[in-house]
Amino acid sequence: MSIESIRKKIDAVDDELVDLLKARFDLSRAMGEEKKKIGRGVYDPAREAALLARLEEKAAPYGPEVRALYEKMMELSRNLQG
Ligand SMILES: O=C(O)C(=O)C[C@]1(C(=O)O)C=C[C@@H](O)C=C1
Repeated sequence: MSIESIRKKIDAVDDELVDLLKARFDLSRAMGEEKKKIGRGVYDPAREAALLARLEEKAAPYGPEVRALYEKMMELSRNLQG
C-alpha cells in the first residue's frame, strides 16, 4: 500500500473515531446531568477500573495504547461533567 492510500484509510478511520468520540462525550454530559440531579459525585473509580480492564483485554495487542487513551479520555469526560 502506498503512503497516500494508507493516509486515506487513516483519514477515514479518524472521521469515524471523531463521530464516536462526539457521541461518547454527549453521553458523558447526559450522565453528568443525571448525577447532578441525584447529588452523586462525578468520579467513579470502580467503574473506570472495570472499563479499563475490559477494554485493555479487548484491544489486544494494543491494550497499553488503548488504556493510555482511555485514561486521558475519562479525565476529559470527568471535566466535561463539571
Ligand atoms: O459511568 C459513569 O459513571 C460516568 O460518569 C462515565 C465515566 C466515563 O467517561 O466512562 C466518567 C466518569 C466516571 O469516573 C466513570 C466513567
